[in-house]
Amino acid sequence: MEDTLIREGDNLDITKERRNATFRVKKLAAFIHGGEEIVRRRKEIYDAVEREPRLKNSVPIEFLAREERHEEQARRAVAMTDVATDIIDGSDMFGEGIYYQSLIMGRDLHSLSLHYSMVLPAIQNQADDEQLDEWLGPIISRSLISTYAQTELGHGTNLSKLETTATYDPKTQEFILHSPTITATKWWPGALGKSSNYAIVMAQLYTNGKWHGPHPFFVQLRDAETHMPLKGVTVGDIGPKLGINGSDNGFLRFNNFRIPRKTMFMKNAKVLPDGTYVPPKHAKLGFGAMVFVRSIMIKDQSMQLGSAITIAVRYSAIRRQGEIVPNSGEVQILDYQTQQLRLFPQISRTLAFLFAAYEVKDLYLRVTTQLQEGNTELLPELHGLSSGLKSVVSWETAQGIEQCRLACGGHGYSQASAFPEIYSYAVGGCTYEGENIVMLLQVARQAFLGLVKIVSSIRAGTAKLSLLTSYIAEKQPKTRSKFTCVENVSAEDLIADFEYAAREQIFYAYDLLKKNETLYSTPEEAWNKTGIELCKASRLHVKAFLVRNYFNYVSKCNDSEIRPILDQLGKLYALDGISGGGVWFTRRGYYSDDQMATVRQGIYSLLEKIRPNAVAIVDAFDFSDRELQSVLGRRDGNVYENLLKWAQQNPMNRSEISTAYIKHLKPMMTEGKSKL
Ligand SMILES: CCCCCCCCCC/C=C\C/C=C/C(=O)SCCNC(=O)CCNC(=O)[C@H](O)C(C)(C)COP(=O)(O)OP(=O)(O)OC[C@H]1O[C@@H](n2cnc3c(N)ncnc32)[C@H](O)[C@@H]1OP(=O)(O)O
Ligand SMILES: Cc1cc2nc3c(=O)[nH]c(=O)nc-3n(C[C@H](O)[C@H](O)[C@H](O)COP(=O)(O)OP(=O)(O)OC[C@H]3O[C@@H](n4cnc5c(N)ncnc54)[C@H](O)[C@@H]3O)c2cc1C
Repeated sequence: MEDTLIREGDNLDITKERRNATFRVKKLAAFIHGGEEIVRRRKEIYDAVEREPRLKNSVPIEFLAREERHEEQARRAVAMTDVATDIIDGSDMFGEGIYYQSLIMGRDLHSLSLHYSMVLPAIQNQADDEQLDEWLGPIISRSLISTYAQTELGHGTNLSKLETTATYDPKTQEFILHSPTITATKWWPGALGKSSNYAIVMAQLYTNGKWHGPHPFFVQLRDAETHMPLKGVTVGDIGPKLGINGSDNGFLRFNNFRIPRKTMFMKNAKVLPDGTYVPPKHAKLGFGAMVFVRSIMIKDQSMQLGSAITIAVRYSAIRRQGEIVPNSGEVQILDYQTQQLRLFPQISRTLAFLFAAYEVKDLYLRVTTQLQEGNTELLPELHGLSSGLKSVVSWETAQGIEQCRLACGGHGYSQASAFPEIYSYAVGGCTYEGENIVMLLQVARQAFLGLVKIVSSIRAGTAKLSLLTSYIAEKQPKTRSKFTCVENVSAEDLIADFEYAAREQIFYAYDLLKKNETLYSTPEEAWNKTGIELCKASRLHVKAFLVRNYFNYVSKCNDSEIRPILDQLGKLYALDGISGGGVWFTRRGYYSDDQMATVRQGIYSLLEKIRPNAVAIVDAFDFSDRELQSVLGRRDGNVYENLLKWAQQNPMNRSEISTAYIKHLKPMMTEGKSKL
């Protein structure tokens, strides 16, 4: 990162914002990204990408039609991976990998997305030694392209009802893959339609007449030379989507397609040559690739919200509209209190999500090490943390991006703002890797909390709780929240407030479930009738984690220049949550009406404090113009002249007269004239 982001020729308003900041951007950037060394590496990676001619993004992706976009993204993906080893440390998918990819691919998936984000980790963690030897080389050398084919037309969430079958034939030592119905057709896998010639296929395993549930297989789909689908395989693209249109998400059907025995991943579960089934140590080890993406996507989501808020804050600093004091000149829209309330909480959220991403990364790495030693103890905790964060973070990210777009008025609606690309890419995260509501129910069912299970043991005083869940066992305070005013409130008090709300809801949902179990004939019906309250409990639990984790992370900062900024943003995050959470915090009079009014006053005072530093804070996210791809969010703030330039490079403006005019409008007008 450079010493200063101010340059000659920049918009004067944005320059003034940068000059008036009370801290050095470099310092905050270092804290946010985990140290000066990481910021320096980001710059090194950025420079290397900029220097590499094959990584030049000359075509503005938003003007391309679907097939052109798919082709351009394939070109970029190949170039990106051609030179990757010269630029990044490939072992760091959580950090350098995400950053490097975002510089080149923008907000899109591509022909190699699933190859790297799901197949590679699945092979590393689920293949036995022999399979690892055979598959890892071609994956890394890219002599094959692969994807993860699990979801079907009829079933995505409920994996136990997938219809694709893999039936073992001991005579030939092969599995027969088959799609018995239309709804068994694999549907959605990224890069399946046209790019991949291999896929991890999830299929119901049958051996010696017995069913053993869904298992992963590594299956060749297309000929290595001609790229034609193999006999027994039908495959194609599912068509345009809300976003990620560089990716050829596909469909796939099998017609009694035979594959060798050793195509089944055999590190965990095994099928011996005679068809004997050897179960895995933990039934869900085969779901590891999903857990990996749920873990890495938290950082990706926070970076999407971070880009949106960077664009919106910078634009709000250069956009002048309306007067606050009559006849004193139009103000920067960032001066409106309402604009600040729309935007500044998104800055806090970005940080809270990013700091949570660091935590889930640590847990993921610990679990991976444990699993290599055959220990599955922490797996449920990781499943819970990654599922819960995935749901809350992707939902609030999507809402936050939309707020940023709306806050930019008409220009926010243009593709020039980048909001449509950011939103349509990020919101996919609410659905893929487990629909958000379903994942919240997982948190409630088991997860790292095991919320429902542990309530009874907590009440009996026998619960064995992890660090993440121990607060649930604490007694609810009989008194009110300690909140008196924003100046005096401590991190501990704010954490206590969120834990109060979560605990209250967890016990409430538990009691309702127990009551429903007496009213309905099966536990499953009772569970369904408690679903809404269970999801609320999970959400509050995750929010309590986010607040606690934010303040824990920030407590490592002793720098008097940036600590006040981090504290203000943390308080805003918490108070905005309390104010928006209403009923969860006022139950049993925990927060009084007066306290709630003081919370709101506290928010207003924080908005005022953050206002002079807002541009510098988003500068510290360290996004380059290359990453933002937004005319509104340009570092230099020269928005208007560049909006005009952007519109002029629109292919529709290449000729003065459009084919639409020639083919349709002109004949209509000519006919109209003849009727006069
Ligand atoms: C380098 C660049 C990075 C860029 C950033 C990221 C970009 C991402 C790129 C890729 C983008 C998109 C790709 C998308 C891919 C996909 O979407 S793949 C398909 C994903 N599909 C799903 O997620 C399906 C969701 N469904 C499920 O996970 C399960 O079916 C569900 C958990 C809902 C239920 O499973 P059941 O088998 O029915 O289990 P259940 O009976 O409910 O529970 C049994 C038991 O097992 C526990 N459990 C469940 N899952 C796991 C797990 N994964 N790990 C550990 N434990 C698990 C569950 O909690 C229960 O425990 P209990 O003790 O019995 O209560
Ligand atoms: C952009 C994108 C990329 C994807 N990439 C891949 C890929 O690479 N590979 C792959 O295999 N798949 C992929 N998918 C598929 C994705 O994983 C599934 O769409 C997702 O898991 C949700 O499943 P579904 O579509 O069956 O939704 P459904 O399960 O049908 O959900 C529909 C509604 O029903 C509700 N619902 C379902 N079950 C329950 C329940 N038990 N309790 C309460 N409510 C419930 C949901 O909450 C939701 O509101 C992708 C999807 C998208 C959008």
